[in-house]
Amino acid sequence: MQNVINSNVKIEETKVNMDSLPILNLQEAENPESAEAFDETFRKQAREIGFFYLVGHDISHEEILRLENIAKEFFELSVTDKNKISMAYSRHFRGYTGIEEENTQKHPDYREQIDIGPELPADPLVSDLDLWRNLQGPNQWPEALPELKDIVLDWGEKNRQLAIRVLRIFLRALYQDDTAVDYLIKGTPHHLLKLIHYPGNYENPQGVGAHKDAGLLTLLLQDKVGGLQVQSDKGWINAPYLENAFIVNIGETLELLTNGYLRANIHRVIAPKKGISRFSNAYFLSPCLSLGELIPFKLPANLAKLAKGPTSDPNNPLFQHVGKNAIKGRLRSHLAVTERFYPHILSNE
Ligand SMILES: O=C(O)CCC(=O)C(=O)O
Ligand SMILES: [Fe+2]
Repeated sequence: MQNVINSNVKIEETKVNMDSLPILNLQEAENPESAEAFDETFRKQAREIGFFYLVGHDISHEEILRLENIAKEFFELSVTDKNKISMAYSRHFRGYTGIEEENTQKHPDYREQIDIGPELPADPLVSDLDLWRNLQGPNQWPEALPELKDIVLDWGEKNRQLAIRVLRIFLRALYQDDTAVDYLIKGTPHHLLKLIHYPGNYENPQGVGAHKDAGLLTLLLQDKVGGLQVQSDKGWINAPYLENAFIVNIGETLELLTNGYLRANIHRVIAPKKGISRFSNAYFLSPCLSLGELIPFKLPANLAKLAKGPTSDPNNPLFQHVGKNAIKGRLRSHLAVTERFYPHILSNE
């Protein structure tokens, strides 16, 4: 779910700036009395940084703990148990990816993760011309931790509702009505939930390399360890833990739909020091795969003149086609799946 940016960034050489991310309060956003002022501030911050803390949501601390605890239990399973649901067995790009098995900036990420999407049967209409249909399909669940399935599917659904609520606000601030949101999400849902563990490491400080998220928007929940950094004009900003706050960031698809008015920003994670583990989970909201080619929104003239155009990596340009774009990122990041199920794609490159 990510696109690689600027393959030359070296973690130790970059400046770290101590400024912090702006805070979005959902209660303020949804209160008609404060909505206009909220939208005005949002428009500015969305173009400057595109990353926020999100507070005032209705996901309880207990629900967060339940998810975090089961995620930890999953990562504590034996390597053999985790590898039984290796993503390498799934043409749908679902399941477990071990440490250093995924690359960002052509460099291995020092993290392990499980990828989960909507629990749906494989799309029978798949063909060589529309391989992206394979992104729909069943998840892989660990036999050794049967409780994981219900907790994670419930968490995914709650995150989806919250992400759609946030999307409505973002688009309202751009003078779009609710039909703009409905256009993106009506139909079979498409999203990805990643439970992530960053084990401590000195030799490879790249938890995940610098990248932009590819979807509409991402909701992220992290523990207290820290390590997430966001790029700004002044250098890297640390995005430490804030109690009960999600982090929300704009993805490249939303940048494309708004002709760059909304900014999809570059971020990365520095792996913790040896002996410390960091846990996070990320929910990536994407448009329905069946949407076909994206039609950019019409912005009012005063906003349109501030839109800078999308800034995606020229070596890895975004497709207008939702499905083709979504599978392109997966084929690049998860080579074990590509080699096993899509070898002709490798030989065509
Ligand atoms: O773990 C984190 O804090 C961020 C993860 C991330 O950026 C990603 O998986 O796209
Ligand atoms: Fe990301």
